[in-house]
Amino acid sequence: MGIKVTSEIKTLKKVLLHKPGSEIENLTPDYLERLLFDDIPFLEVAQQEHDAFAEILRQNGVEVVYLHELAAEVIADEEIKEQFIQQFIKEAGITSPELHKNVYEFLKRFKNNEDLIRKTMAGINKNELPQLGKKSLSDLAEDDYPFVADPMPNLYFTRDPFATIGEGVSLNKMYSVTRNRETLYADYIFKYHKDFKGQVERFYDRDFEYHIEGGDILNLTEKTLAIGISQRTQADAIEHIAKQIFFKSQNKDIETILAFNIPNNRAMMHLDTVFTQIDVDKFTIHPGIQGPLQVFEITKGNVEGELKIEELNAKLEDVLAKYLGVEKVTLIQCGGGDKVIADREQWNDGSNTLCIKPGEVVVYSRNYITNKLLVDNGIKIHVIPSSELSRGRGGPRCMSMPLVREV
Ligand SMILES: NC(=O)NCCC[C@H](N)C(=O)O
Repeated sequence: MGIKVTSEIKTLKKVLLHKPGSEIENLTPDYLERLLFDDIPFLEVAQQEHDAFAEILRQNGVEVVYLHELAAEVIADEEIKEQFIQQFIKEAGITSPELHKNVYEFLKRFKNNEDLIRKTMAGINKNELPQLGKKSLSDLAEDDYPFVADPMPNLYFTRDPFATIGEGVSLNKMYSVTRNRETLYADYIFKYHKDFKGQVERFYDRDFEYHIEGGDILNLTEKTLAIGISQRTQADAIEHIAKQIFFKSQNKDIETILAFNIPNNRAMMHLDTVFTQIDVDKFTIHPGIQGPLQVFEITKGNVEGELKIEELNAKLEDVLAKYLGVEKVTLIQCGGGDKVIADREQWNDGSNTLCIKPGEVVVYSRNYITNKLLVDNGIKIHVIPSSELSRGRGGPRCMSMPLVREV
């Protein structure tokens, strides 16, 4: 019970996934950019691809749990369900009392809790509700926006709303309005689910000020955490987590947090978009970050409550080798360093692998040049189909949140 992850590569035992559902079919060209998609995946095929991903994990001894199932188990308790529905309506931005009543009654009509959770994820179209008795100004003012509650199409990237750190989590404040409501499910699961309740410390919480996302958080070792300063994660959030871990937490293992300052753009939105660990001494990397990368070492300061922050003027591979306790680290460049191939395969998450044991990773089929390089470097690859899932701009690491790895 509970969770435990102190490494990026040790044998994966239990993982949280979300199979994409109707929320994907609520993507339309007008709202793609705001919903952080570049295209509309074909749901049926995306689901087949996702099933193939889950199956490979199961065949390799990983227990797969699904977000909507855990959330549905939580709301089996009527009081929690009531609280969840009210909070969902509030966070969907529904302010008119008439609309609130309509949505509440609509959601209460679901008899099956998994269907109810799925509906909150999919979004609610205006035409699903009975004719509104329009009373308030916001009801009366017509607009052609189709949703009363927005879809959450990015939910299948379970890596981002929270991150497992040791036996605790960072429950994240997301960068974008569109992803912020995703963290509601993890909030309820960690608060109320029998497998986690009272056992999972929070190093960060969803109502905090600065944004941070799980794709930026890497458990390098039991003692060292790496966090990206990126489009999605603010340096202030990292300082907050560092203070929490060093001075307030029950976690006495983590001694150093390395902060990697990566470029702020969509192609490199998270640290794991450009950089993942695949073996005890090997990483995939997007050549675009290697040169300019600034690395900071954060440790406990001499005064209680203060941090010591130092910029490390060393090469990335040397910093990693030092903290991993290995002689040398090999960085395998996405696309083999060729600019066109690197940029293309990077765009489709060629560096975003999920390590299931040292030297064994899950990768997307479409990044065949990077995949071959991995094999040439002695890595065992499990290849999953990737035509549709990749349209959301995330790969196997983004689509998974490890809950337990071997220690
Ligand atoms: N860790 C990751 O890189 N996650 C991928 C998130 C993709 C999603 N469309 C987003 O823009 O947030």
